[in-house]
Amino acid sequence: MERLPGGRRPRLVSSLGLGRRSWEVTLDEERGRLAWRDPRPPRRLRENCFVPISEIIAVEETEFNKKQRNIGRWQKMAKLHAFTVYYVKKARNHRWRCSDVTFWCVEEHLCNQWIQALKELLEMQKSRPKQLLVYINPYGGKRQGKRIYEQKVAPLFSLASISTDVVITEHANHAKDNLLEVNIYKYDGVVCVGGDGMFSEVMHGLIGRIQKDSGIDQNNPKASLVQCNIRIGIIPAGSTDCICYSTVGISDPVTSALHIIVGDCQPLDVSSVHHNNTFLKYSVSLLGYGFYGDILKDSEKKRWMGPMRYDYSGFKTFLSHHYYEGTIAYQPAKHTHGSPRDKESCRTGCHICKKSEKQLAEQNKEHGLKHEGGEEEWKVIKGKFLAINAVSMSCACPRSPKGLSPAAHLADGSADLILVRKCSRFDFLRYLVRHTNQDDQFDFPFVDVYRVKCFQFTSKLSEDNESNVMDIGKKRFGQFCRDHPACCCNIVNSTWNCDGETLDSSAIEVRVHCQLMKLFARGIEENCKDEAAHSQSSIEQLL
Ligand SMILES: Nc1ncnc2c1ncn2[C@@H]1O[C@H](COP(=O)(O)OP(=O)(O)OP(=O)(O)O)[C@@H](O)[C@H]1O
Ligand SMILES: CCCCCCCCCCCCC/C=C/[C@@H](O)[C@H](CO)NC(=O)CCCCC
Ligand SMILES: [Ca+2]
Repeated sequence: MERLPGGRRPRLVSSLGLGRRSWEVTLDEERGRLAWRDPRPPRRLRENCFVPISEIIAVEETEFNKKQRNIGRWQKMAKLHAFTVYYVKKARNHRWRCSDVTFWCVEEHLCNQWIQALKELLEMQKSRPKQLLVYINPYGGKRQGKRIYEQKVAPLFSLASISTDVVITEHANHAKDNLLEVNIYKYDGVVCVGGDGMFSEVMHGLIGRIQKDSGIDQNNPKASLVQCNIRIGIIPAGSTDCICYSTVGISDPVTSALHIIVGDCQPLDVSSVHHNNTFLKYSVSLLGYGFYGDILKDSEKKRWMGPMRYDYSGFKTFLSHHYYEGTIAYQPAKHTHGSPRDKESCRTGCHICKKSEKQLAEQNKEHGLKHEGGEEEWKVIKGKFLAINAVSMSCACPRSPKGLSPAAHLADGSADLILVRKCSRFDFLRYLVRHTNQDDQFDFPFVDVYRVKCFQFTSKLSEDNESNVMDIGKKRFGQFCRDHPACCCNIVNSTWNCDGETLDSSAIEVRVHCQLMKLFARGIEENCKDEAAHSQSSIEQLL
């Protein structure tokens, strides 16, 4: 067997046909890649083409005549044997596609040897799912969930030999309730086809189930929740698809399906929301009071408009320019070194998230399941706010490609608390516009941002109600500021937008649970076009 530079041994090196020519093909186990090069290439194409084994989707024996181009004299001399390698090809803007390359040779046993070696290596990729439970919301976004799954995703799962149990939901909470009953432990992951709301359902079902099975009371706001190791895959088919976009870099069903197939794993922070020792919801993206809560409340009545409802309600809410009085108390996230004003964003293999992962492992070792650090200092802020947003991740989405907090981390155990104080409509518009361009949206005197591990909010209205329950006048909802009838000060409460669902209470207590769950994703990759895909495409042009 031939040796590679440095004396390393490849698993297989053969001269195989690719197109009309003979190529040197190497299965380099040590570097974890399949590489092929033309032994006598033209000068401009000296580089190797390669595919990491971790990004090979499948290997199949190929019926040669059906697939191949005319390969000249070889075809006449002998029966040829061939195999096709399907692999991930990285295109621009984090988009992944399934590409393939077919190698051929005259000896049947050599062809079989290659197929077997590649299949063995794929078998060794232990993080890949074999059995998935899939929930499809047929009514999410533009109502394309079922079609997207059947046409774009199911064929890829079948190519990768993944077996699936598919449930098409018949009503809201179908997936969530189902997850509390089925044998979830026989699956390697749960896939949701839909938007953020559908993801939220599946997440609530899974986290709720794990807590139930572990005897943890979700109503206890201080409980240490048990991590959920069954990964969730998101096939985006919703209206905002913020969670998919923020964890993959694009909302594209094929890209997400490929991340599931290769068995990616991205831990995710989850915030628990309580009111008076009662569990309300979990959140992974946006918890928004004021602007985003009002948009959501208005847009729910316009579901028939599809994704456009958010533009309509967004414009209406912007014009109404309501602000709300309340008190926020928070504990700063001292365990993490990052800041919401950092220039660097959370990317694949993020060192800040890795550090939090280590801290979490140490904490679990030292304290078992007991929660720690309850009695740290609280900071209190009172004021009038147009928006109070707490985000556990950047909340990047097609509407806002860098998100509500561009430097927020997916898995650092913290959330960014953004307070937008009362300001003019013009200033608020300037703030919003900065969500769509490269300018810093926190660089305004009326915007404050803090990295926190927990916070509480009470609206002025509920404070007043609590302090003087006899004052019936103050209890009346829908009432505007009596001191300034023409101003936009609204003494009615806003609503909390929790990942696209409304909450019933305005007074809430929120705590971030570091890396409580995992996704089939790898975070957003640094924006360089993949070397392998690049060389492959230039070779395809030449063939
Ligand atoms: N069969 C169904 N009929 C009605 N509602 C459903 C059904 N299945 C799921 N749902 C509910 O529909 C809600 C919205 O779905 P989804 O999140 O998929 O789309 P969206 O709201 O358009 O997108 P986004 O959440 O990204 O803004 C979810 O909260 C889910 O509970
Ligand atoms: C003049 C141009 C100004 C444009 C400003 C655009 C700012 C867009 C920021 C979008 C942030 C989305 C945060 C994610 C929220 C999701 O959990 C939630 C459920 O899907 N979606 C919405 O609440 C839907 C929220 C829709 C907001 C429009
Ligand atoms: Ca976070």
